[in-house]
Amino acid sequence: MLTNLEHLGLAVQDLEAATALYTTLLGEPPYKREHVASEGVDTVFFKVGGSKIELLAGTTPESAITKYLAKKGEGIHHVAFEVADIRVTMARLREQGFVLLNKEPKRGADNKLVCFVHPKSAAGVLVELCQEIG
Ligand SMILES: CC[C@@H](C(=O)O)C(=O)SCCNC(=O)CCNC(=O)[C@H](O)C(C)(C)COP(=O)(O)OP(=O)(O)OC[C@H]1O[C@@H](n2cnc3c(N)ncnc32)[C@H](O)[C@@H]1OP(=O)(O)O
Ligand SMILES: [Co+2]
Repeated sequence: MLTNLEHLGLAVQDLEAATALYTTLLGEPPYKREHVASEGVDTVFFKVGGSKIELLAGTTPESAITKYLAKKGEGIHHVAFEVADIRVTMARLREQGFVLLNKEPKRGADNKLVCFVHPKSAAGVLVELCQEIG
């Protein structure tokens, strides 16, 4: 089951400028910054109630964020849902016809195991599943 809107991922060109902007907008500074080498991204996280905003800037030409920014520009890149058991959820979604972009869960940011669902099988939205690493 998907239990919570874990975060919205926003693709940004200039991470420092976007961090300053969102600090002003949300009225609170970020609680975390993290480089995720496997995704070629730098991230900045803000808490918003029970959910989060994840700012993402690409750090390599191959990064999904770098490619997205080049094609579509800044904006909402993905919607992430918390799940209790990512492997069970992946098996259920696969069986129901969703196209998963990862065979196995992989390490994401902020102490999570993650898996992505292709936007073409989710009404044009890139969906991320997240399970807290215990
Ligand atoms: C920091 C870790 C982690 C976390 O813990 O939170 C993250 O959030 S990492 C975030 C970055 N990583 C990823 O996004 C990994 C998953 N993404 C991918 O594997 C790829 O980006 C993709 C979704 C498979 C697309 O790659 P590709 O097929 O090479 O790109 P195209 O540009 O050719 O796109 C094909 C098609 O899909 C549409 N598209 C692409 N990205 C998105 C998107 N974010 N939202 C909605 N639609 C998207 C794109 O427009 C193309 O459509 P058509 O032009 O109609 O064919
Ligand atoms: Co994310």
